Amino acid sequence: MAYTIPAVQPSLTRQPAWKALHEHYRAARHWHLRQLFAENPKRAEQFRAQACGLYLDYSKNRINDETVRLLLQLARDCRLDEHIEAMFKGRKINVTEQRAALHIALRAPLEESILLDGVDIVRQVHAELERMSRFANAVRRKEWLGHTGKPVRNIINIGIGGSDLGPVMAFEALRNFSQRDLVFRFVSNVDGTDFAEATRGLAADETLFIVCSKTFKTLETLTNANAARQWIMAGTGDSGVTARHFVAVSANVKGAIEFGIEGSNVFGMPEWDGGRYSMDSAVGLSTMLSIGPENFRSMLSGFHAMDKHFRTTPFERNLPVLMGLLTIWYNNFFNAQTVAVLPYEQYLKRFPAYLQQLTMESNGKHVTLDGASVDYQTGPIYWGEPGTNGQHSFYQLIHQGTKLIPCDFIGFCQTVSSVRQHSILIANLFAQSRALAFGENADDVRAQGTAPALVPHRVLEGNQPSNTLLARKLTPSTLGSLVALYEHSVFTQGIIWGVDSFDQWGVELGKKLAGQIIPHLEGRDEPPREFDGSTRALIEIYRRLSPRSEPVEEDLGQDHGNEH
Ligand SMILES: O=P(O)(O)OC[C@H]1O[C@](O)(CO)[C@@H](O)[C@@H]1O
Repeated sequence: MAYTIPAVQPSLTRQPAWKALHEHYRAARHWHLRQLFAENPKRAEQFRAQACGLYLDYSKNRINDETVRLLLQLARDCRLDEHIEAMFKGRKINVTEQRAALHIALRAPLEESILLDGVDIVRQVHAELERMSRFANAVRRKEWLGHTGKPVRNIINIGIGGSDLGPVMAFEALRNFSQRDLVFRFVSNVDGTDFAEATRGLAADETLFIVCSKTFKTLETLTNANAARQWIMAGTGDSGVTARHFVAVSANVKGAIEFGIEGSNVFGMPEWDGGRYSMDSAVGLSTMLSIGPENFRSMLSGFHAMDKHFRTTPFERNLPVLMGLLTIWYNNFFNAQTVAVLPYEQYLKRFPAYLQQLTMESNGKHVTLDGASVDYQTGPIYWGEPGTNGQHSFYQLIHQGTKLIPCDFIGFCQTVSSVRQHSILIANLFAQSRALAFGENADDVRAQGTAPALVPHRVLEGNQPSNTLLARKLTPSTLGSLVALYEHSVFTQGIIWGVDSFDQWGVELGKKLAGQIIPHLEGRDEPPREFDGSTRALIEIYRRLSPRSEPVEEDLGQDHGNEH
């Protein structure tokens, strides 16, 4: 059944709540967090919410009751509730590809049923989870043997985008739950050095590749999978060994089999799940191999708990809705261009990179669902680094630069590490959100005996907004809830902007053009006239300096250094 978009009339910027927010912003832009806290001692209790073991403190935002009221009104006017139901019911909300976006089914418990075209997909999901578990247990118990009879010890996931970032992020985040006698590596870039470094020092007959690609057509992944096949064959001296050393994760089972992977070694990925929403599908096979089926299921239960919260909790207490609306507030009214994600947890070091695809591939859109150009800003730039590392790098710009940068701080009350210095880490988190909010004015600086000429340099204006997310401990279940929180925050934002958060047409042109250029880098024909002058010149220089060509005298004058 074709999906009818719940009509939002009039368009976004002409809606009463939007206009009221504009009006409200004219006053709000002059507020200072110092003043907001001074005026309302109950602020911290008022602007907080809690769900699925995550505590959200959003009191250090440039908001008051009225801001929240208007933002919630905007969400209602945009019929967010109907859109949420449409997603959960499997309606084809990815309108440009006529697909459902049913990642929530990947973590639904077996007793629930979600029908898609008359088929209960929850059963299918659990059947695939069972297959994954059997395979993961065999590898983890050393029962899965390579072709020389040795157990597999090294697991290399080959994939890119959603087929890489989720697996890497989850592996890093849950390292402490990892089976330590297995080695995990990840290859994504088509740059051959990525493959070379991932395989360095590993024995081919103890290595298993997971070729992870929803489409099984992605150039980078297929190129690396071919390199893997050659590497395995060269390392084992046998051409018939792929069966023991390759498995695939794909929605294109035929493509994986044609590549040479046995059908029984292909784990299915549903068409209705987008790459950036897939770390909890078979794409998470490397995660399951690392942390084991039980922990993987616990991660799924964390996702599911947040799904339920998102679907059933009134918007005023709904974490993803609140976080999504706050992003709209800064992005569209304060004209903030970015959001910094700052995990005070080393194991979350790849979380900002993971979020970049989730948020920016989803909401980096310039037209609404019906194809009309937007007349407002859509998805902000997400970026970040873990904890105190960022403090000694880019925080200076957030403290004293000229840009408004809303921050999401993420911290845990208990460490998973055996090294006991956690309170120092968390004190830094609390200190930073405090310094960013309240700063230090000229009087404070002078009172510290600062020389007058230095006073302006030492003033921190403060008023940089932030959310703080606190949880007890980084466990598989907490990770699931945290990821689902951001997924649904992205959804909320996409609904307000009226964009399709589940397609990604923008990445196609680059792929097509790369396909046109490759033969010209490898061949000797003149680059075609249709190519622009800059590209033609770059191709010529590349050919001149690449190892395929004759040595040339002048070579851009670089120092070759010592290569090992
Ligand atoms: O899993 P696949 O099909 O190889 O695609 C990888 C990635 O490529 C993209 O389609 C973007 O090109 C992402 O959305 C996706 O996660």
